[in-house]
Amino acid sequence: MTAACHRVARSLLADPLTNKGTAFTDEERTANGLHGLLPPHIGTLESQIARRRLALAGMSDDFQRYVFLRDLQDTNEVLFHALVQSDLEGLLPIIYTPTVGEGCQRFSEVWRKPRGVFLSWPNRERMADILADPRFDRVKVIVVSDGERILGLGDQGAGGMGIPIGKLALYTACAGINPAQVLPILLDVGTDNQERREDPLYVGWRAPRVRGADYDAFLEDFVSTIERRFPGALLQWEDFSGKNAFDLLARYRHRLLSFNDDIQGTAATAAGTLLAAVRRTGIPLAQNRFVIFGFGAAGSGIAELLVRMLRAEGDDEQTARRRIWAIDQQGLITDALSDLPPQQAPFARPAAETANWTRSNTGAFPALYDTIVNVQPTVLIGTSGQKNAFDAPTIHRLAQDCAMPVVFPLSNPRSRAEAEPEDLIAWTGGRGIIGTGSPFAVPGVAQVNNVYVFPGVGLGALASGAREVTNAMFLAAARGLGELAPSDGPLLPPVTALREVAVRIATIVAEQAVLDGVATRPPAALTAEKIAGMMWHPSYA
Ligand SMILES: O=C([O-])CC(=O)C(=O)O
Ligand SMILES: [Mg+2]
Repeated sequence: MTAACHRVARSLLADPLTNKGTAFTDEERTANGLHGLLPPHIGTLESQIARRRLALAGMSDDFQRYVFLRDLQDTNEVLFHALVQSDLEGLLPIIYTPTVGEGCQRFSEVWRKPRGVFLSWPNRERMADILADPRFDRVKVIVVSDGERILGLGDQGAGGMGIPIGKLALYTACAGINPAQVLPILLDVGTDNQERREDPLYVGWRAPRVRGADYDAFLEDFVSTIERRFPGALLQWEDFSGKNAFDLLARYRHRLLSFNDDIQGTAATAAGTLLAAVRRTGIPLAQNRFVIFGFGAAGSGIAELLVRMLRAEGDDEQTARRRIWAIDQQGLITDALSDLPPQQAPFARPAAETANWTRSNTGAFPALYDTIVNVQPTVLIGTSGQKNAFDAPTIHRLAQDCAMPVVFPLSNPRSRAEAEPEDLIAWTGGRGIIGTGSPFAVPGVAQVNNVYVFPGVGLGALASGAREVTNAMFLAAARGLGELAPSDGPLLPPVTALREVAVRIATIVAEQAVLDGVATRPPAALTAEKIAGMMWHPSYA
């Protein structure tokens, strides 16, 4: 064997996209000089899965399993995805919410191998060079974060990379996007998390966050580089802080095929699940009163999509908005508040409305409990990141005035959930219709997480060759999801059905792209069969 042959052998094993480990066949070992680098037994994908499952079963906690699975992903991607596929329900909570949250918090502690790219402020002149790597020639889906609002865990700096990696693992697991075509990106513009910055192990750039005009210029450079390097690729903005999330979406949604998962993906998931919930309660959508607690990216995204749905049911704009009570840090959002951000202002209630309210708190603006007492909502959604904000008195009061209250504590991970589902069931006397953002193994409770929407939206946008992702495409996704709801039990199909969910959503989204005039492929190419046929499956064939 020549030195070059030895190098090829090494690189085949070192590249997680080509490595098959013990499953390299005898012929492949001979042709590529792999004999001896591997033990002599020739394994199969099935035997490899069995070995890894045994190792997972022997571990005592999910964080260990997370680290193990991340290492497997960086070693052999076919095996990683075959293993995930073999137990989506068991492994999703490890590679994704909630364990991925700890994966971001402890990212530096467990950092081992590079995956994706870090575009940092000190390297800003090198952005195009970094992305020019021919390894990225096939990239079709990018998930990017700047790590500032990781789930409900706040600023994690470079550790936020765990989220793009996790979301893209789900693009493959649920939407069948080839792992060779995905690229996680972390924009490292510093971190305002002092604990991270002072951690001697921290792998990110140790500086306060770059903000203002410098941040905007950096993002503009990033977007222009992406436009040139990956024309037609889909970009998902993920876990940016509220204001940046809205600004970036507005600035770039018509320039790049892109969407914001926390605003639009979460909205479509929550709104779709609400459609299923109101079928159960028998109260038509436009006769509900919605309280949304926590009015950042997710909360206001849900509210906007709800308004679209209510308008489709005949409400005028004003009437639709008045069915929603938005609560943020200061309390109920009313027009007595000055300088409301643009996503909140349209939901400000007239301050006069609360003048005669029964109040137990003395703050300037009614808090959640008083809003429940006076509004008597039928739907309560939590997107606040505030653990236990839905406490017993609040939920008892909600259930006192409503036969079947719909309660969605959506904040992630579990350590940030507004309530535990068991408690909600008890406090509503079993009458509540419950959905959570993180998975809980509680019978009857749906996981209302954007994983039900973003893989399908992405697949549909790519399949149709869409030029942009329109609001109508998300509305269609929400309706499609609502129609997939089982007639009893949890409000959403089980996690084990996520691949079928993604195909269905993708088909609906692609149809809507055609209707909106943004598709570049003909409708005949966009049937469910054709879209399912595009999906990658983990196998060594
Ligand atoms: O990642 C998740 O589980 C849902 C999500 O986008 C978030 O909470 O930011
Ligand atoms: Mg997110």
